[in-house]
Amino acid sequence: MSVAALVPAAGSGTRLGKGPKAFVTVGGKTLLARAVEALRGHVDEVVVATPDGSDAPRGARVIRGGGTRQETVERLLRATNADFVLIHDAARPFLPSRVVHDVLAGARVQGAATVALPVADTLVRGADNAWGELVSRAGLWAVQTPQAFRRTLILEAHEAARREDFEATDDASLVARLDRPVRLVEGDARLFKVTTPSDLALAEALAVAWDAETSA
Ligand SMILES: Nc1ccn([C@@H]2O[C@H](COP(=O)(O)OP(=O)(O)OP(=O)(O)O)[C@@H](O)[C@H]2O)c(=O)n1
Ligand SMILES: C[C@](O)(CO)[C@H](O)COP(=O)(O)O
Repeated sequence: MSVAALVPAAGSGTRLGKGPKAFVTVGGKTLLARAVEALRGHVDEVVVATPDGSDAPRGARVIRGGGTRQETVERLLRATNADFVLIHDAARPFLPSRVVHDVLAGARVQGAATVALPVADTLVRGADNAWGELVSRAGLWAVQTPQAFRRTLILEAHEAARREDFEATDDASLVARLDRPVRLVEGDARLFKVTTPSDLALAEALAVAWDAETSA
């Protein structure tokens, strides 16, 4: 069974404010290069989508991304014929090998799987910096990437969403809305998404330990 890693890296990084986020560096490497490095040894091919379809990291094919993450992912899905795909945000640079293995295993069994972490914080729905209502965290998970799928299934889900003008912030929810099962696989706190300047500071700190551990 062939596997392709698909890396959406075409975002503009508005919330970070440093230009195209995939090319921001942490510990001397771009977020994109780190994500591709973590994937390369586990899959048959790596396809990356960047804003203008250039700047392919070593060992990856590159295409032009779309105006939304969902459009970018659908373009990536059409750029491979692999049996299974693993979709991973370039904005999540610290990807443990155990996670890649487990999410692919989940997809092989169930057809669709995503990493997620049980919510550990108290949750509140608020507005204008005012406490609104407490939201029970029981049974709630924070969804991360990678997400893995049988390619035909996730392509069917994206095509249905496009036909129905439905937009999601991830890919597994597009499968779930078709009433198809999605396996939740234990994620990792180090898989946080670099979104705001404080995330970048955290990533710079983690990169020191991460690079020491992975190069040992
Ligand atoms: N049109 C888009 C938008 C996002 N992404 C990718 O999807 C991932 C998650 O998106 P996000 O963290 O929101 O990145 P940005 O869209 O760049 O951030 P922002 O929303 O702050 O602009 C990132 O790896 C980003 O590069 C993409 O490939 N194509
Ligand atoms: C796909 C994702 O990383 C799962 O948590 C998240 O939904 C991406 O959201 P973003 O707003 O596009 O960063």
